[in-house]
Amino acid sequence: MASTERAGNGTAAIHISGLKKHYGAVRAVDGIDLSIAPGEVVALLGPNGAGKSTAVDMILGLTKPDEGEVTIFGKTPKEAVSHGTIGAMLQSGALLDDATVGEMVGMVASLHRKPMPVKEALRRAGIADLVKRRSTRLSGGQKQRVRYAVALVSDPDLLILDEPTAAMDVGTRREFWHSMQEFTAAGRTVVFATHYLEEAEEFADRVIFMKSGKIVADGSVAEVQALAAGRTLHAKIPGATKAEIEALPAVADVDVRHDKVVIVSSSSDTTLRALLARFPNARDIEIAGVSLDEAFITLTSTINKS
Ligand SMILES: Nc1ncnc2c1ncn2[C@@H]1O[C@H](COP(=O)(O)OP(=O)(O)OP(=O)(O)O)[C@@H](O)[C@H]1O
Repeated sequence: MASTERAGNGTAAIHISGLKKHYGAVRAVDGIDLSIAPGEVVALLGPNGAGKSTAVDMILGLTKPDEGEVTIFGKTPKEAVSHGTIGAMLQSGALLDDATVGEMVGMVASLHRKPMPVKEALRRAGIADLVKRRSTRLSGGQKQRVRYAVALVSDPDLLILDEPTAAMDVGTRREFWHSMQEFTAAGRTVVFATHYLEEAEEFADRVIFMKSGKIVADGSVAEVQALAAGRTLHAKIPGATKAEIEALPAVADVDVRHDKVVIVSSSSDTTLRALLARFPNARDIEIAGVSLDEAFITLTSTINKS
């Protein structure tokens, strides 16, 4: 059944307004506004320390915001967790040493009113054959899949995954995403933090880039690529100084190494025209179409400057 039917039409799966969490001088999350519709598959991207895990912890009600509010299908995070509306797979999720995989997933299922059958959760997580294995004897990737089964077993409308494939090998990673597609095909909502941009490119409807506690880009993969496209100009300009390049219009950031210049521009056409007028000796000019990888670098370096 689609999540819109399961959790009510018209209500955002996640609604966040004015969210802040500071640790002393560190602005881990520094004013986030966001709405995620039921059925969206959203990748949360950003460099180390961008604030992704802190945001995820507040969405799950594990960390109390300094300011702002999070609602999950109109409920508080704590209500959503206790109703089984939200399932989470965290990097730090502890497993019980003495319990078998089947016992652990069964225990979590027993806490919920309408769980998915344990067998079904194990099958979806690709660990049906590990049902009797104790957690001390699981590999890192297998532990991740147990955490995934635990997240699934409440049959949630919304799954939150913090770097879900971090310990998985290539084959396991593929199986994991296959299972995730089975989950999202039913119209459920998924938010996953990742450092693998190709996963975002392949599986997300929408990508959200965080940097220094703020959202710096939010849109479809194509929109984010378009946003960054043409913003990076590479050229060889003998004798040009950084200050001269910075004075050109629409320039957000400049890197000069010998005669090689890399310019981050908010309007590459404008910058290029001015650059050619000012430096007729510029050569090897390139404005490449960007991959999500390059968009990531461009977007985060743009913010470095501001
Ligand atoms: N409990 C805490 N106490 C103090 N500082 C914290 C705490 N939790 C997070 N931080 C700081 O807040 C910032 C954001 O951290 P966070 O873990 O949310 O980033 P992240 O985007 O998830 O990073 P990564 O990709 O490395 O997992 C970092 O500078 C981090 O050191």
